[in-house]
Amino acid sequence: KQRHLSAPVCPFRHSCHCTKMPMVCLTDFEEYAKEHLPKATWDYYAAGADECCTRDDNLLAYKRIRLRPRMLRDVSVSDTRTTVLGTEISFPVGIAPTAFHCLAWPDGEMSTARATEAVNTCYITSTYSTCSVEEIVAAAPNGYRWFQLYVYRNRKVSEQIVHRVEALGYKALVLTVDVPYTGKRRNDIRNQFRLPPHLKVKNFDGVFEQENSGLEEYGVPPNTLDPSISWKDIYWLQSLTRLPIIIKGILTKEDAELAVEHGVQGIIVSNHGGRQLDGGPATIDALLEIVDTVQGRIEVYLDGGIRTGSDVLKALALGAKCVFIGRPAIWGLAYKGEEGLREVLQILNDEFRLSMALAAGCRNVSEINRNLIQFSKL
Ligand SMILES: Cc1cc2nc3c(=O)[nH]c(=O)nc-3n(C[C@H](O)[C@H](O)[C@H](O)COP(=O)(O)O)c2cc1C
Ligand SMILES: CCCCCCC(=O)C(=O)O
Repeated sequence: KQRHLSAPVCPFRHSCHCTKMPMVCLTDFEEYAKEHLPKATWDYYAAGADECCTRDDNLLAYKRIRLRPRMLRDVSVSDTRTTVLGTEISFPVGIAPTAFHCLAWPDGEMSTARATEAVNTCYITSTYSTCSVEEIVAAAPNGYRWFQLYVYRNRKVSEQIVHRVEALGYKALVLTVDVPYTGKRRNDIRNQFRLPPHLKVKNFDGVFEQENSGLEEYGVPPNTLDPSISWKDIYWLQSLTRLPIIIKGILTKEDAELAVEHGVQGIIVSNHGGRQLDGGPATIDALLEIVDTVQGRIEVYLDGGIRTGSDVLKALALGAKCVFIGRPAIWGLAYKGEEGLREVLQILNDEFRLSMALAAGCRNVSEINRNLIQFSKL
């Protein structure tokens, strides 16, 4: 095969045979990442729980939705800007929290931070980052960031990280509620997935050393997360911080109502990219009942399966204020670090702008609404 002139530098120094340049859509980045990442790393990023039904349905569900395009609405000028928690971002797509970016690109989360700062969108930093929150903020001091939090059996560990990120200027806490235990990811078990010795969960360097012994799972000792976490812990978290709290992992109207009643500022409709419960709904299928229950009292966001600009449009039409991408951001990093992620976001922005104009006749994000969806086909 002939190597294309614009082929990127392979971070793993493979002799690449990348004939599919330029990158045209997000799945081009997926193919690149699959070809270039070590198998156990690829398997970890791609994993879904058990038979991966929910992971796959996150994508398939978008293909079942049809749009009702409107015409003759002067789309010569379009504006993709929106706000989240009152802050303006360049388009309604942010970065979902995903672990271990240094497995994809040498300076990992620092590249993610630079790319999102450059594009002016929201980066939700994972607790399980391979750069520390201090390194991430130093890499992109003006970036707009939220911090994703897990609750540990040792509550002091959670308390300390909350205070650290608040002092560093993170603008919200995203409490992930769908991991009382880690889902069963078959290939991770087969591969005995472990972080390589040169990488760590940098935010907790040394923290768990005396806590626990046993074979490390996803970078920390086993059984560190607190499976007894419940709704009353929202009040505990509120007592620790002045930051807005967003609950990530809501999939039903009942839990959406409880979230509102507990005074949080937002919900992310998420099934963890299908990596936790297999058999739960695709997130886009769960969105409507949640939006109808919340009735605008707090912001509702969504992640899972967003791969094209028209997926973004469909999620917004069904009531999401903003969506977040998980795996596609990692594929961008694996391709070319900061530049690769910027390319992923640019492609998604271009596609979203085009969908707004072609399918929706929308000139700005506030014109996107439910009338665009063909409900008879759902
Ligand atoms: C490799 C990987 C690591 C993840 N790590 C975290 C994490 O540390 N915290 C978290 O709340 N969610 C985590 N998630 C879930 C994502 O935040 C998000 O819900 C999911 O990736 C969205 O689906 P998508 O990958 O189809 O965009 C992870 C997902 C993947 C694929
Ligand atoms: C002990 C929980 C580890 C989770 C690792 C990061 C994550 O959320 C994932 O889906 O992977």
